[in-house]
Amino acid sequence: MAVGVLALQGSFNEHLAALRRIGVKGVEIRKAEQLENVSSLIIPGGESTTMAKLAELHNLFPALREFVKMGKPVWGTCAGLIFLADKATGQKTGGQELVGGLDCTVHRNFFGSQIQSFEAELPVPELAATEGGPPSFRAVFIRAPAILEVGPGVEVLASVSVPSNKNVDFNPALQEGSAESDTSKVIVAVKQGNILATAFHPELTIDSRCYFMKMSPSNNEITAASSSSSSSYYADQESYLYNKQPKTDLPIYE
Ligand SMILES: NC(=O)CC[C@H](N)C(=O)O
Repeated sequence: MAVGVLALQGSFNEHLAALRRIGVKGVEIRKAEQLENVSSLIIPGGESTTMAKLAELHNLFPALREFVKMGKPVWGTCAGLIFLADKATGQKTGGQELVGGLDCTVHRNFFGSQIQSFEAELPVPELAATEGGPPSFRAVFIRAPAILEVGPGVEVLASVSVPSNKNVDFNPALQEGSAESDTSKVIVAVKQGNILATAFHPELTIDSRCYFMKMSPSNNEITAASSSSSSSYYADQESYLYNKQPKTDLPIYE
């Protein structure tokens, strides 16, 4: 089955193009019933408040939550990470609806405004171990969120170093580290069962390894709970957004 890409706002076209590059069929998702035709889902980056308003307008939240609970692989990038988080801070007045399912707290605009967007060479050991290629990943952060806290079932895949005196007002974790060094680590990629979430935008670089990341529903509390129910989709097996190895003759970087 095809990979669904939530196509309400943001970088859904870029994800569809990235899927085409690796020979995977992507399908735009704008209505709840379209989720029935896909086996996995990407929630793209963009502007999470706007995206949430559109999702509300199209009554998509119940179907998105059900999709996550069924244990089907879901990958949130940037605003998509915010959507999947159980808790978000730095929201606009009145907050915004979240899909949830990922046991973490995110800060919506952790790294600052649009002009503080940046790129970083990010070590992601699991990518190199499972997919080969370089040990680091060229990560594009655009008015990016960061993960402030994770629950016990969440696996941290990547962190980025930031100056200790940056953002101390809203990230207590950074204050703790500042006495020992000038930089602290902030979490920017995690995995919890069937959920993968990255604060950066892998659809904007040619390195396609994130699209093949293995997810393990058996580690997920939600999936463990649902594995005894009839709605369980991937009960005890490994799952992938798309289970196909990248072609080795393709260059990893442009
Ligand atoms: N590139 C992005 O997806 C940015 C997300 C943005 N910080 C938000 O609140 O939605």
